[in-house]
Formats: sequence, C-alpha cells, structure tokens
Amino acid sequence: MSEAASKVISLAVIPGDGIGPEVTAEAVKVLTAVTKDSPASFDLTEYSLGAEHWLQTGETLPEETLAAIKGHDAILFGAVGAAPGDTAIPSGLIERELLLKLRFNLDHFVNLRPSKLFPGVASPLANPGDIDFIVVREGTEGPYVGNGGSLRTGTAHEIATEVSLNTAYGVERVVRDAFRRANDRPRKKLTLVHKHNVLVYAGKLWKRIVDEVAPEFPNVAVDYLHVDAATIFLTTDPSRFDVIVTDNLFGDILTDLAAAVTGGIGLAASGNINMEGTFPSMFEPVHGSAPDIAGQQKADPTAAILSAALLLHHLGFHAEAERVEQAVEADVAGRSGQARKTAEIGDAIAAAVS
Ligand SMILES: NC(=O)C1=CN([C@@H]2O[C@H](COP(=O)(O)OP(=O)(O)OC[C@H]3O[C@@H](n4cnc5c(N)ncnc54)[C@H](O)[C@@H]3O)[C@@H](O)[C@H]2O)C=CC1
Ligand SMILES: CC(C)CC(=O)C(=O)O
Ligand SMILES: [Mg+2]
Repeated sequence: MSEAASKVISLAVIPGDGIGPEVTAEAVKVLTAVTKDSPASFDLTEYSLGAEHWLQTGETLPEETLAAIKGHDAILFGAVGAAPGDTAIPSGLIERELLLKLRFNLDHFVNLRPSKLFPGVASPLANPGDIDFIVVREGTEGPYVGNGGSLRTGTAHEIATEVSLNTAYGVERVVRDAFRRANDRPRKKLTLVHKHNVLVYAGKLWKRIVDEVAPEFPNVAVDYLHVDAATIFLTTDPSRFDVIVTDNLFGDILTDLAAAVTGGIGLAASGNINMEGTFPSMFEPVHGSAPDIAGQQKADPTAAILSAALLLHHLGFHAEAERVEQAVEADVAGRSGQARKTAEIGDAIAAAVS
C-alpha cells in the first residue's frame, strides 16, 4: 500500500493528436488498474485539444480551458502536432499556443526526463554500459519563449531572430532542483551541459549559478560539458552521466538522443513539474505525435505508461508508481522479436499491475 493518504485525484487528460490518443488510452488503462485496490483513484476529465481540434474549431488553448485545467491535481498529456510537412496548420502553432502555453502558464520549470537502459532492452550502442541518468531540462525559458521576429519578410534580406531568454531566477531554481536530485541519488554527480564557449552570456550565467549553488551540496561532484561534446559522450560513454542540468533547447535535443541510446523513443517518459505546487504538473512521453505511424496501433505506449508512473510518484503514490515501473521492466525484458499492438502492450502491463 502507498504511504499517501486516500485521495480522489482530479486528472486532466489531453490525448492530443496522432499517436497521442492511442498511447494515452494505455496509460489511463494502467493508472486505473494499478489504483484498483489502492488509496488513490482518478476522476478523469478529457480535453479535446491539438492540431485536429484547431482544424475543427480554430481554438488552440482558450483562456477558460486553461483556467479549468489549472483546477486539476495533475495532467496526463499525449502528444500534439501535425506531420512536419503538413501545410494545413502553421508550423509551431499548436506546439507554441497549446503545449508551451501550458508549460509556461503552469510554471513547469523542471522538465524531468529519466533515461535508463532496462535489462533485456537492446541499445544501438555496442557497449552501452549501465545507463541510468536523469536530465533536468529547464522548462520555461531559453529559446522557446517566443522572443523573436522577422524583418523584410520574403525578401533576399529577410532577418529572423529567436532570442534565448535566461533569467538568474529561472536558472537558479532549476539548478538548485538538479543539485537536490543529484544529492538524493547514489552517485551524486551533476553535469551542466551548455555552450559557454560561444553562447557566452547565457553560458556564463548558467556556469556562475552552478558554481554559486555547488557549496550548498558538498557531496555532489560537479562536471561541465559543452553540448556538442555531450552528444559524443552520450553515444560513447553514456554511463558517465548521473544528473544532467541544461537549458530548454539543449535538453530537448539531448533527451531524444538519450531515448535512442536506451532502446528507443517509445520508452522515454517525462514530467513537466511545477515544484512549488502552485499549478498542476503535467506528464507526457518525450516523443511527438508520430504522424507516420498514427492510427495503426504501432506506437509503443511504454513512454506514456512510464510518464503515468512519474505522475504517481509526483502525487506521493510511490508504491503504485513502483508497481508500474516493475511491470514495465518485466514487459520490456521479454519483448525481443514480438510485434504487439499498442493496446496489447497496455493490456499486458495493466494485467501485471492489477
Ligand atoms: N510533446 C509533444 O507533443 C511533441 C510534439 N511534437 C510534434 O509531433 C509531430 C511529429 O514530430 P516528429 O519530429 O516526427 O517527432 P516524433 O517524436 O513524433 O516522431 C519521430 C519518430 O519516432 C517515432 N515514434 C515516436 N513515438 C513513438 C512511439 N511511441 N512508438 C514508436 N515509434 C515512435 C515516429 O514514428 C517517428 O518515426 C510534430 O508536429 C512535432 O512538432 C514533437 C515532439 C514533442
Ligand atoms: C514544444 C515541443 C514540441 C518541444 C519538444 O520537442 C519537447 O518538449 O520534447
Ligand atoms: Mg522534443
């Protein structure tokens, strides 16, 4: 039984586009199964949002819907967005006006992305070693804030800017969070990944803040890598990493790479966490809407299911979360050569946690 008190959890579910609804259905199935005899239960409210919803209604995330979402205890998010070549929807509209609007308005400053090579899972690396690290990606700043513009659009002299915003307040709170997480892990190692040899203003701020916070965590060993070198080590020596702290863009890119070296994007979970508890946190797979396989029951729902486990941990239902993680570990260990449908994987994991 969990140490958390009995609770009806008000959960907003945003399945989204493409494979989002397919994988979210399996995550809900597993959440329902694992809480059947537990103090936790879920009161689900589904929100129809995303590219398809925009095509039908012209709405991305109306203010009243945002206000309603703020009233829930947590959010389970699938994935949103159109196919990269789709011209019916302006590129970035749904990502910016829905997903990033949620992350920014709900102050999800910790984008937590664990990377673990589970026993029995094949890595594309010849010698992957024991990969088990977390990326603490800043979630509310960096180049994703929409601080940019175009001049002389459509001419040969067109100018486009996309300015990265880094505040001392924003950097310090995420750096401190990463130090705390490193301090709680057995290896106690923190790697700052940035590019302060070129991005000197933002890079210096990140480096200085890490140096300033470090004395509060004397047991944590601190390391630094430029992001380009980090991609080398993620593929040649990923077991060197324990906790990576980095900005919004570098963290986005590094976590797709980390997913690839730990068995694929279908296994990579994430949490967009408001550590202050002022608004609900949101849990979603690292992957996108995968239009190339949508509607075919080909998507791996494991990332969504592991994101649901992060949600359970966040709400204090650690025993239930661990049951889900153990069921996933057992499932992935026995997968070689099996081609199962999305729902079959969800059914197997749900049965294992029931
Ligand atoms: N959090 C979100 O909602 C995100 C949304 N997007 C959006 O998703 C759309 C597609 O983006 P892409 O760049 O193609 O990235 P993607 O992550 O959707 O797909 C990349 C590749 O990974 C595969 N893949 C992804 N998830 C999988 C799963 N669960 N099981 C098996 N294979 C899986 C896809 O089939 C594709 O070949 C775009 O509109 C993009 O903006 C992209 C990333 C995150
Ligand atoms: C706004 C999202 C599409 C960015 C992304 O790819 C991610 O958060 O993984
Ligand atoms: Mg991404």
